[in-house]
Amino acid sequence: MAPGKVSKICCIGAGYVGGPTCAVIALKCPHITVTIVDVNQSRIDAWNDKDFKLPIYEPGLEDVVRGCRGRNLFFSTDVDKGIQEADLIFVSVNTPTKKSGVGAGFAADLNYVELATRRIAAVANSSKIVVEKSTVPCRTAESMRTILESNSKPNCRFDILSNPEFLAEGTAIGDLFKPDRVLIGSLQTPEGKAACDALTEVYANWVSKDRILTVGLWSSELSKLAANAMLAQRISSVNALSAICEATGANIDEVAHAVGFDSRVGPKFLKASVGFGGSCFQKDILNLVYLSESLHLPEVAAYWRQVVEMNEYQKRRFSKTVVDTLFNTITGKHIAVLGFAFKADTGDTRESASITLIRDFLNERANIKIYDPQVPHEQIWFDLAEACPNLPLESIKKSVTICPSALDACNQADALVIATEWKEFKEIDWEAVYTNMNKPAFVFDGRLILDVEKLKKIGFKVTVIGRGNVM
Ligand SMILES: NC(=O)c1ccc[n+]([C@@H]2O[C@H](COP(=O)([O-])OP(=O)(O)OC[C@H]3O[C@@H](n4cnc5c(N)ncnc54)[C@H](O)[C@@H]3O)[C@@H](O)[C@H]2O)c1
Ligand SMILES: O=c1ccn([C@@H]2O[C@H](COP(=O)(O)OP(=O)(O)O[C@H]3O[C@H](CO)[C@@H](O)[C@H](O)[C@H]3O)[C@@H](O)[C@H]2O)c(=O)[nH]1
Repeated sequence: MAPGKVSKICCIGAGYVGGPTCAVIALKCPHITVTIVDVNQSRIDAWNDKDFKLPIYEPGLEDVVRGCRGRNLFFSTDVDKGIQEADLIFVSVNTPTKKSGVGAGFAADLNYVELATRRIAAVANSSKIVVEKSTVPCRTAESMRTILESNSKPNCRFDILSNPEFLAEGTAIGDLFKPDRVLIGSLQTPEGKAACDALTEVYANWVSKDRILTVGLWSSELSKLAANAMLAQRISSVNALSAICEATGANIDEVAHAVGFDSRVGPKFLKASVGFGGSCFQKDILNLVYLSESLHLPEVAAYWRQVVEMNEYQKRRFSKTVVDTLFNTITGKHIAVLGFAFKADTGDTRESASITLIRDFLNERANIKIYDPQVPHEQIWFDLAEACPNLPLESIKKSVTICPSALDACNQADALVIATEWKEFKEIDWEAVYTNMNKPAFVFDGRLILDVEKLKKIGFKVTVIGRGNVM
């Protein structure tokens, strides 16, 4: 294959990254055939659903898929065929934190990356550019190259690139249409650079070249972990300050605004919250901690570990505030939890702070009513069963009700907790909520989205993260 002439792309992994990323490539590059493959039959069926009930909720995604599915975008479980036909392959499989064995609780589980790589080596019968899209520890590309070179057929040559993804869920399509940057790492050999040029030309169909950064392989891999660690660090910093605000009467929104006005700091990603969630931040920081420890850099490991510990503290602190405020007991009381997703505009619940809060409330033997506009009910039961191994699902179901609306969830509740910043929670009919709640009616804003003065006038007792004594 001549550099710059990618005509067939295969993406292994049809998840939150592989699906949207490669759908956008197909939309923006009608001359390239893109096939997204996965071993998960039901996921592929959903991507192919005739009514476009896609397996993930992401604003704008349906329009993208409608624009090119069946034209130059295909979804399939035939992984081998996808590999064989492609000249460029994205590996976009999951890399969760290891649950057992060496590095358990910290290191990334690279089993899926390795299996996908071995499959490429086993079935490829022509040369390929293999692109690491998954977030992986530094130097994973080297392991992939060793596997590929040790198992490939004589006429096959593999060039490995690192091309980490920076999209955020909920804004994925906008992020992909107009990325801050596209990062491509390659070996600095003529072949490595040619492969890098070929991938650059794919993105250059819609991304200006000054936003396509080309670096060495190891820098690219590390930059992904570094970017997430630094973003999460900002949230933990602001959350640590929120505790000081509560103790002093300062207001975290005002402090963050003042600090963020400094152009060296900038205003984004300084929103205090009940704690960051999502499949990436915690996993990638723990991965960085593990890497630091493996490199005998304990001080560096401890520094990054504290970002995650602060996040755990923030979640614990919030649960405790709820219990303390409800006269030190929530046993038998009804708590409405609004929001189960880890952030607004997604149905993803991975590491959602809401799960931790509900677990804590269940351990206090409260009754919980949950409302989320996107998360499927089966997902909620699955997450709660996993979070509460001490409680049989039947007993969880006795204490938890999943409600069809925010108003339903708040009916007869003693307290209401905002756990996800869904826009509709700002627009609730608060008078109606107040009328139907038990009194005193407590509101806990874990996302700093509510109009506190308005709620106080109605009669609510309001507690907001990072604001001392607002009741
Ligand atoms: N979710 C995000 O917002 C995000 C953003 C940037 C980077 N990432 C990274 O991207 C990677 C993928 O994340 P995700 O959220 O899309 O994961 P996901 O779990 O949603 O999707 C991964 C998919 O890969 C499939 N898969 C696993 N092994 C396979 C194999 N051998 N052959 C075929 N299919 C296989 C799984 O069935 C699954 O559908 C991770 O490394 C993650 O850290 C995620
Ligand atoms: O000021 C803020 C910003 C975010 N959050 C929370 O932080 C978490 C993560 O949010 P966000 O980063 O917007 O979503 P993700 O989809 O997890 O995206 C992150 O993780 C992805 C996976 O690696 C990266 O690609 C993205 O660049 C990176 O933003 C969520 O719980 C948010 O509610 C806050 O509490 N305060």
